Amino acid sequence: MTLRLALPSKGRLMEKTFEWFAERGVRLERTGSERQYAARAEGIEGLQPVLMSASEIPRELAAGRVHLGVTGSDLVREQIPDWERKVEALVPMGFGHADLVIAVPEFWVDVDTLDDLDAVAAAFRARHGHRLRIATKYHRLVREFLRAHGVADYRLVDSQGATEGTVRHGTAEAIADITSTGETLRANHLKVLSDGTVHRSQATLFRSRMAAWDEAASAEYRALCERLGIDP
Ligand SMILES: Nc1ncnc2c1ncn2[C@@H]1O[C@H](COP(=O)(O)OP(=O)(O)OP(=O)(O)O)[C@@H](O)[C@H]1O
Ligand SMILES: O=P(O)(O)OC[C@H]1O[C@H](OP(=O)(O)OP(=O)(O)O)[C@H](O)[C@@H]1O
Repeated sequence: MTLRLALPSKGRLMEKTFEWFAERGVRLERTGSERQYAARAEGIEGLQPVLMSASEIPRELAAGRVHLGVTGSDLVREQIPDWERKVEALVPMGFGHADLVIAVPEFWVDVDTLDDLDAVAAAFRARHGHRLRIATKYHRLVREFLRAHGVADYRLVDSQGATEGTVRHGTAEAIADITSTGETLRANHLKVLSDGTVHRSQATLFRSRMAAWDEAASAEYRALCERLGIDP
């Protein structure tokens, strides 16, 4: 087994990933108990699936400890500085869709765009003596996005979950988080800025540029690409 393929270890992301490979003739199968996170692949010689948390897969790809990995494109961009030097996005897989967005309270009726947010942020600082707080776990992506759009007068506060609740709880004025159905935003009376989409994420098959691409791994990779219909 030389070609290591990291796969999400649970939930819909795992199920959809297994389906995606099965539709292309690569049958992935869990082995052992559900909690052993072991798997094997049928149909491709030398392919070793490795089950792990989707949020740990970018790190493994960047370190070259796996050759290939399936995870959200948001997580790779957030976690790997200058990600395209370390990994290559081979194919968007068509599931796991989620948008990373900037959202503000619905009752901010005059705030619909990033320019409006910038104006509010400046006024907020003048009035309160501290900067407007945006809660998120996507620090890198949000900082880059706001810098590119000229919004500067804010402070990020870290939120690793239940981010939409921070506004209600008074620990932030705005948030940046992923949304899929929009239900969580609505339930918390938040609205997305019209130009506030930072990234449209989906599950993607990535190739590590850092892994050991010896002859055996390269040959197995080419065989896998042929099976999956990907240009290697
Ligand atoms: N509605 C959603 N809620 C959360 N994540 C979603 C949603 N839709 C798509 N995703 C994507 O799923 C990925 C995160 O998956 P998941 O939460 O299973 O990973 P994880 O944080 O590693 O899980 P855990 O650490 O609990 O094992 C991200 O790329 C995210 O964009
Ligand atoms: O637009 P929606 O369909 O409502 O989905 C978006 C929500 O789903 C995710 O949370 P998750 O349940 O993964 O928990 P988290 O708060 O720990 O991130 C995300 O952080 C949003 O809160």
